[in-house]
Amino acid sequence: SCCIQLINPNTSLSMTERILTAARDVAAPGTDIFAVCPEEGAPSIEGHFDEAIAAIGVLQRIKEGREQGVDGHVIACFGDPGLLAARELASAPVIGIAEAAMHMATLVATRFTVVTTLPRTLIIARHLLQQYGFERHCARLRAIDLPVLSLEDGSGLARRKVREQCLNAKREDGVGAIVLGCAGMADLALELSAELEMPVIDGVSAAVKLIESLHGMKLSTSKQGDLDFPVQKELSGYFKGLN
Ligand SMILES: NC(=O)NC1=NC(=O)NC1=O
Repeated sequence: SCCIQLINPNTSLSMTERILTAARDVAAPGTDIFAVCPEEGAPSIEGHFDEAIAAIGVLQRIKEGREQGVDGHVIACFGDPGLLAARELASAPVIGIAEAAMHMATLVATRFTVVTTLPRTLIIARHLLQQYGFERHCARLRAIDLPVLSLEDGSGLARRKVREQCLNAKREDGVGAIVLGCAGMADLALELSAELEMPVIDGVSAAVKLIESLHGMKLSTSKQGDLDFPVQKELSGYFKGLN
């Protein structure tokens, strides 16, 4: 069996619940998944400032998960905030939903488009493409120009905008796959894949399956080199809990 800690780096409980549901829908029978989010922080993550804030909450949850002995951690925000810091702290594998979705897209298509939320977050996806080495594979970055929490407001507007951008991508971008660039879009992947008749990939599902694969291969985060546990030092004040 495999126990996965799903971390929603923002503090919106409704998003945490929806992300957990999407994860459980694809989990293998022997996989247990539970979801957490930071006690304090940003209700949504929409830029460099939000990401810096969110990373601290991610690290606190990673430490707790390690102490609980989880078999893997998912950082369920498209910016993969705190990913490498989390890998230093963790023993088990840590997978971000952006890297997971991008990897899966390269396995089923030669080019993909990313559809994310606010235009100002496009640079964050671009930085990740560079960091992960996927720039050549990504033909286009698109945004629905709505805030992250518009995916939570029940109006259906965000869903319609995601569908619109996916249709544009299919028609214009010459891509074989689409990556959904927000954890809050996780529940849209299956219906859009069916309607568009092409892979529309959600990072939450992709990350869960990658953790299961790593677990099955008995692979954990390497402690050889730069992802070794952090250098021991006295952390003060607010960060005491991270010692
Ligand atoms: N590009 C994004 O929308 N990233 C995200 N912000 C959040 O709060 N959750 C995400 O997945």
